[in-house]
Amino acid sequence: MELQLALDLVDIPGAKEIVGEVAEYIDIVEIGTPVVINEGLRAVKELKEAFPSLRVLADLKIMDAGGYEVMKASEAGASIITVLGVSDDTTILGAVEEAKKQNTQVMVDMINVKNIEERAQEIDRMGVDYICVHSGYDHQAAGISSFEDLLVLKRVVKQAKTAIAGGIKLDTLRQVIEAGPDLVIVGGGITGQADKRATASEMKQLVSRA
Ligand SMILES: O=C([C@H](O)CO)[C@H](O)[C@H](O)COP(=O)(O)O
Repeated sequence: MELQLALDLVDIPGAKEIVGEVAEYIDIVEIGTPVVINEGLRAVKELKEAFPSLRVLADLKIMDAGGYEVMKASEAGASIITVLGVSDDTTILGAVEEAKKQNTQVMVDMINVKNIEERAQEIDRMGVDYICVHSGYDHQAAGISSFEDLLVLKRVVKQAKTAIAGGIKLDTLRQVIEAGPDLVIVGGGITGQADKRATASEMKQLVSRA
């Protein structure tokens, strides 16, 4: 099991500062959607240059033009690019095709997918690398968690790796780990802590044992 740090509410210098503190405890650094909106794919490029041994995920949440957007993020240095599970099959298939050419990977974000079981099976057959259940900020504010959706993914997904994101903190991490995702994505659960390094270290120990 691996740990991904999601950076959402920072600029590029702020992102570098946080990754500098926790780099040894994370496997993947995510350039979150708000960062891409504010800073563009330059944020992906600069983080990859600053931390070449880390995989960088570009959280583009692609909804259309999958091939083109995967190409641009891959050229910027992303190893993994997100596409939305609610998008058209052609968008996901285009993203997968381009990622193969670029030697990068596609993560499908199931945020707001209503029929998780059926859609996860369809997407799993499209050759994506990761399928991620996600309780986004708006769902978190409404008290909605994606834990039950993870159990569904674990039951029906046969090819792709499984991931979970959204509001995971140290006190909920053990329950998440027990469900057995391949990847755990944590943003505020690390970036919002006074001691980010200690929190990331403790989280890394827990996911590494699983
Ligand atoms: O993808 C995310 C969200 O939609 C904002 O872009 C976050 O990176 C994801 O939810 C993880 O962050 P936390 O919820 O703070 O753990």
